[in-house]
Amino acid sequence: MQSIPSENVVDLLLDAVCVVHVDSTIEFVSPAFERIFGYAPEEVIGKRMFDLVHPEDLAVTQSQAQRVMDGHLQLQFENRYVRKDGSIAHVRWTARWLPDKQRRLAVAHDITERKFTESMQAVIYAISEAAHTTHNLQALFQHIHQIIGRLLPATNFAVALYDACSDSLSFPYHVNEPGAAPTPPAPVQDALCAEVIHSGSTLLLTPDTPDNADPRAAQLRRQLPQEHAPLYWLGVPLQTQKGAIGALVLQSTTEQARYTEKDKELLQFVSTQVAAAIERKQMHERLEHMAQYDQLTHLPNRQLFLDRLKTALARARRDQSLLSLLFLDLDDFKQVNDSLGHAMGDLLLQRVAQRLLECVRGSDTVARLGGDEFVVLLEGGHAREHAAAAADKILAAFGQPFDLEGIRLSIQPSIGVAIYPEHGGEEHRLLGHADEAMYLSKKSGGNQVRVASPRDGLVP
Ligand SMILES: Nc1nc2c(ncn2[C@@H]2O[C@H](COP(=O)(O)OP(=O)(O)OP(=O)(O)O)[C@@H](O)[C@H]2O)c(=O)[nH]1
Repeated sequence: MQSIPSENVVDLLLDAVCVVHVDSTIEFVSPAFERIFGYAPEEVIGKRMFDLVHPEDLAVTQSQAQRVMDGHLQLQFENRYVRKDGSIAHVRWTARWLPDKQRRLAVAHDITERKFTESMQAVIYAISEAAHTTHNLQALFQHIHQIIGRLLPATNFAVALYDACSDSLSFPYHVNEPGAAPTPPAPVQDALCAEVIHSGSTLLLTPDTPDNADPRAAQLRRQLPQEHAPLYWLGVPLQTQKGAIGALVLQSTTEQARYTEKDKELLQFVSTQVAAAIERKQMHERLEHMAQYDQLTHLPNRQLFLDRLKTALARARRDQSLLSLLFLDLDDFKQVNDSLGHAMGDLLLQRVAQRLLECVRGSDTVARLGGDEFVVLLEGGHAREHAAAAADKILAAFGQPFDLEGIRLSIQPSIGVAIYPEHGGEEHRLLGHADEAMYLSKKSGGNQVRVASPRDGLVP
């Protein structure tokens, strides 16, 4: 068989063959070098190979080159290079020393794609893990910001969420680089986000986006002061099965942090996982809320109230302070349902909740135990006087009729009061005494307050 000239074989290889002098000068590279490093062979012959190495990998590369020159066969070494276009190439090297020629013979295998896939898998995994480990949506947004910051410049980063029920947009997470030039004014930002969410397509605006190519670019530029004209704005929709639930927004006013088509693709890829994580966390928060709050009035429910009462009792015990409990039941509420219908009854319960909240301080707890039963927890102070004042205020407030969509309706409460430590030191016992006192109020004609009798109490 006729022998084939070796250069023909070398020319066909996807891997690049390199011959490097002991001082790192490149003496020969095969044609594949250009595909991997971006430089044609004639552009690098005579240059130093080390000058192409990513600065962070230079020291380790130099020590590996020394090992090869010490006679070790190198089969596994991986490092990074800065391509001619500024992008990063990941390379795995096989190299040996040619002692008689005093040259390093090395073969470069391009592993950039593999590295990219690995880093994307790590990002996807990190996002999905964050969805499980973070305690709330805010913490999840922070994690997502950090993770995306490892892929792209993300010093100006925002999460926009769209609420389809109210057709409204909010920015629950928004971080701006300290001292950064102002980002687009709120109306422009809103309009751009709304565009991304409603169209379901990514929008990348750069200083090179011609105004006539995208009217949104023109709009953005018109609204910005001249010195901030070279603005990069990248918005990616957060797509779920039920449509776009929001958008991720990155922006930059500097050329150092500019966004390209590749960044756009990267963010698009990650955004599906981000959307799933946010959706999962939203669902979790909704379920948690449903388990703790009354769906009609949005007040804490019995379970959450008992938890709060338990904590408040522990605090009162520790601080040797007092607390009081008001148990409130509406008088003849059933008649409202019977005469005006259940929906009006619901509306009245909502208005009652609102009025109770208006009667107490922000630090007090108002809860709905169920039906037409409410409780108010007042902490500290002179419990007896405090409770009496709050109860009087509530009775006075209920002296005004409620407006139910044009129908004016009067309803009064019966109120029972129990005080810690006078009437018990345990939550169910205290609640029981307040309930009994309320029952006595009701039996005496309603629309009044009764404090539990001192003999009901136990030494806490
Ligand atoms: N509209 C509405 N009604 C409810 C809800 N939960 C319970 N109810 C009704 O509230 C009423 C409460 O009954 P009671 O407290 O025993 O009756 P009342 O008419 O207030 O009588 P007194 O408490 O003796 O003054 C019942 O008719 C329940 O059906 C609710 O979520 N919405």
